[in-house]
Amino acid sequence: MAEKGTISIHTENIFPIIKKFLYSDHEIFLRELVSNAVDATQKLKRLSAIGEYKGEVGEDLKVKVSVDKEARKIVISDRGIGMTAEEIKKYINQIAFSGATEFVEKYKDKPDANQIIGQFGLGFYSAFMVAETVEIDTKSFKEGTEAARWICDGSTEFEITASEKTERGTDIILNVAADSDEFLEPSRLRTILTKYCKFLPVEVEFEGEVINNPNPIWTKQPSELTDEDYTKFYSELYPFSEPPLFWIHLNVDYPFNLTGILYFPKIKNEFEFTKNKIQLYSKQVFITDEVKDVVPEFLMLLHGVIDSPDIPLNVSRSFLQADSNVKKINTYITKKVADKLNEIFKKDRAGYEAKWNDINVFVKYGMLSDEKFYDKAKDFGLLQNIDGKFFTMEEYKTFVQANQTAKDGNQVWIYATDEEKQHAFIEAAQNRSYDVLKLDSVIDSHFIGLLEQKVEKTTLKRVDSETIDKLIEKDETKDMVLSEDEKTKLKEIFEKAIDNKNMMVSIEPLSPEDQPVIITMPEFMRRMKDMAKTGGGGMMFMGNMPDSYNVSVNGNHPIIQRILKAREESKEKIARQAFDLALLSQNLLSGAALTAFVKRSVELIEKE
Ligand SMILES: Nc1ncnc2c1ncn2[C@@H]1O[C@H](COP(=O)(O)OP(=O)(O)OP(=O)(O)O)[C@@H](O)[C@H]1O
Repeated sequence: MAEKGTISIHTENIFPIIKKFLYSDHEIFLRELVSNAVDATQKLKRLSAIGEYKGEVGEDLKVKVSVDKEARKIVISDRGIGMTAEEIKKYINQIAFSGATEFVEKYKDKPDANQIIGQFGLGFYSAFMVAETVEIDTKSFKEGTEAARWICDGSTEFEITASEKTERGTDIILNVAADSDEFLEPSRLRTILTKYCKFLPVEVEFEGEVINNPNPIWTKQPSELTDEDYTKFYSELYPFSEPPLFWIHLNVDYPFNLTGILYFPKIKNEFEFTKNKIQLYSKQVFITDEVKDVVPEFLMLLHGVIDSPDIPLNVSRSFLQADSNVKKINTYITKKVADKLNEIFKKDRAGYEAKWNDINVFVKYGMLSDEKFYDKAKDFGLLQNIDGKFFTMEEYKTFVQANQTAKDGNQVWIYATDEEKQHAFIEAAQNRSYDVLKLDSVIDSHFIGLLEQKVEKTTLKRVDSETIDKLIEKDETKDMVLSEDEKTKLKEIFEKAIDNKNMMVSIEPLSPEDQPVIITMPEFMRRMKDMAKTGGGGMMFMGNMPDSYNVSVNGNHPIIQRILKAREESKEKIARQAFDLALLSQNLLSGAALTAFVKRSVELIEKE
């Protein structure tokens, strides 16, 4: 007895609309159909466990996917609860199709429809994205019910007939449409299956092979797992990657449901940073690896999986950000990550320090971008000096208190960004027993600003931003052997020799052991220029300003007396030579100036 009918929906033409909307994401049909099959299988297992289903469950509960290229068919079969004809009418004709209608009604006028689509599980209806006609051949687990066959071409017309099917379960048969040939390729189907179904909770078989791991470790209790289980799972997620540094097993059921494992990666190169991403699952079905709004931005540097049925997947981005569950998840994950780092730091400081190189970007990024994370991380965020010693911020304050407090009572923390280039300055600082921090990564330029903001009465200065006496101004007066007249004269000589308006000459009472000329770029100026380079802080105009330097001439250096006493025509020459040497020591001498310097040097040697 065949029955024909009309599906009760208002929009006659939802099919073309959905097909158009879902264009880029056609492949999700397989995820939807396989997860329906898995759901039906799990329901059967549950009914059997609680005694509502008394029949044989059978050994083989696998979901099977097969493709017949010649016949242009894809079949998804399960041994789950199946459906009666009445249930097909209820669940497929009414529910599945009305869901699709609602979707179209809601989103057809929205400009960001394409974005929404990717996150929207269209369920059974998505089969029509790739199939001309879809058949359901199904037999319910309920005793005494008849098998039924439903066929539909995606329009609102359908047909139900009796079926010959004798075994419990459902076959979904897709007659693949002419424009969807790609899905008849087994390799394409396999790729889709491994992407979305890799951790589905029921075995899924394709070409005689089970393609999934139905019991991924995030569904287990941490107490059941060894370190090896975690590292093995990591390489299952990201084959050929370096083993992770450590991990956090997430497990909450109130006020939202979430499980997962977050790994701190050991990154070999930038490429891996962006290639391996956190994967988002909902009940073991892969949803996306675009987790942007679900985890705080700084945590996107981590790897792993998050599984939560409570993350709304069928809503737009802006809604997701405002969603209270998502906010709670964000807060929870941030807290867990901070607690874990703190725990490792407390338990095994040496081990933590050894990993600092790999995790410092992550921790600093977190401190910069998340106030709550900062509050926790201030106790385990580390500073490293150029001797390789580590300090917490609090420890460092104590460490430099005696020697690096300026006369205004503020501490000066001195840092180097390039040990090679700033070598002469570092040496000068160390001669004063000043400590020099190593802050040389890209994120450090931002981190320095944060430290100044957060650590009270402290400024940070790059080791080459002032002459050593001015770096930390103390209450000491330095004597100068020169008279006022001599100073004026000397300044003139140097200004003429240098002949550059962006070099600010001053005569300073440095120690006779210091260099005769020292070139520095003031901290403020350099930071502004750095900021302009990275395009931040509205400082673009600074980028166009010429570099301007302070030239400190050491009035107490023996060579100064030589300049003052030299014949008129030699004065400028010696001054220029001393200035060039200072440029040279900072790698600032090049081109014509370098050629002139070499020539002059040769002449000077010849004279000796
Ligand atoms: N293989 C199957 N075996 C038994 N029932 C099924 C099967 N596939 C679908 N159904 C029934 O049809 C209903 C509609 O399926 P559909 O995929 O459209 O929506 P859903 O699974 O409820 O939700 P979602 O939109 O998250 O996929 C299901 O709830 C289920 O009752």
